[in-house]
Amino acid sequence: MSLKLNTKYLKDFVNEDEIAGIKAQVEAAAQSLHSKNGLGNDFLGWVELPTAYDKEEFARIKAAAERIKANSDILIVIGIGGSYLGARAAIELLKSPLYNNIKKDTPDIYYVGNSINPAYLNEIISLCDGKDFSVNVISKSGTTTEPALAFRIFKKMVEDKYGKEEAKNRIFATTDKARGTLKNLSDAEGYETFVIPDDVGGRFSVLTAVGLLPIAVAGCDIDALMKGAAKAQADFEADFDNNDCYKYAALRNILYRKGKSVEMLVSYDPSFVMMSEWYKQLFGESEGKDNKGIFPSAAVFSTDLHSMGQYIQDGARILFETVVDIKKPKTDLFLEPDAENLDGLNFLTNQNMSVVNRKAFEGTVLAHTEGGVPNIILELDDTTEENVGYMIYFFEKACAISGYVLGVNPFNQPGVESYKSNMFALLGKPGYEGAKAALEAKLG
Ligand SMILES: O=P(O)(O)OC[C@H]1O[C@](O)(CO)[C@@H](O)[C@@H]1O
Repeated sequence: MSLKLNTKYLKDFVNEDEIAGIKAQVEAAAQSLHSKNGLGNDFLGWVELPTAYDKEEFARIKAAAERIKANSDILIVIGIGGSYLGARAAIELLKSPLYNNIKKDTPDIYYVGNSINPAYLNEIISLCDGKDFSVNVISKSGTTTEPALAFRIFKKMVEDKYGKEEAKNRIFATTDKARGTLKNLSDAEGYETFVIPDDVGGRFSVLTAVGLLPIAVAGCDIDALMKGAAKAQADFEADFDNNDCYKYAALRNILYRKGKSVEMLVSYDPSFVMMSEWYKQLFGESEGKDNKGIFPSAAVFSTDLHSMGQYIQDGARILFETVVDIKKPKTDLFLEPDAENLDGLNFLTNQNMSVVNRKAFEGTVLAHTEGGVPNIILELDDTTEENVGYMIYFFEKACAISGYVLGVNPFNQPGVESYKSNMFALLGKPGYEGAKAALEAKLG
């Protein structure tokens, strides 16, 4: 089980002196993180989570997942940002991006409360017609508008179909242990609740009940996921020279200081798309502040080479790529030769399709680096639960260290409030009356 940093393709972009130069800053960041005296130090619960999680709650999560699997065709996961991306990312990477369509003995899973689009919600509502379903509503604050609105609708659907009493067996709330509207409502209604610890922020919460309950419902082995994360927790305490996580954080900052302000997380596997969405929130919300921060973006190759490839190869030189090189696909496909060879593709045959995908990777990394795009490679053996847990922890810790080296508080998100207060004022939420007229005047 491992994730290894390969710096072979960085030679033309980063030299040894630069790494030696930033090393002390990374070590200071790690020291702050571990001695809990840095910015945002009341949000460090995720650091020891893989070994210090609540075992009693973990058992309840597994038991709840079994009940949902037994009595539901569909699980509705209600949450936004860190309250749904991690679960969806893990499920799609561990199972399939087509999870709902593949043959399986676990419930379909639909994600709502991650937008305010009525058509999307209507479609999910109609997919529940005639099906047995349960709901997992997830919100740390318990007050976020998008999931709260969706929950109002699905709570009523469960109650209308099953009655108030049975609703207690079908609605699961993951939220703060004591505070917030969702916690109060859940206690009043008698729902089973799971806790997002005070010191774990949303984007660092995938290894709490936030991610674990939906992941377990999808039939993934959450013990193995935590085992992988625990191994990463131990491995990435090593000193800088033996720590790929710290080196990755260092390299990102070196490249950023040289004008590479956009990181593109690349994979060659469509099941990685939602993991990239999770990565975008993790790094974007952690580092993008005080007018600073690497802009996190993502692509799946070779797919996006046919849309974004031109820009990457030849556009503004602001990019670096971080390629998650998954060595072993879940399954392979042997390409048979064809006697007539009318399509001229016999040169690709007599081998597994993964070999063709690897040549695409090799050709691309050479082309892009020659085009002036630094490539960091993260080698992951496969997408088993252990390796995915390991990778999740790798990115979480790299993000925290990278943010400290950048000189920001990686654990707050003050900038997210601006759109919310404008929206609330425009909608006439009590308490926001003052701003409404001024905003409407600006809109014209
Ligand atoms: O779990 P909550 O409190 O509903 O928040 C959901 C998401 O919204 C944010 O708070 C931003 O508004 C994210 O940080 C968070 O992951």
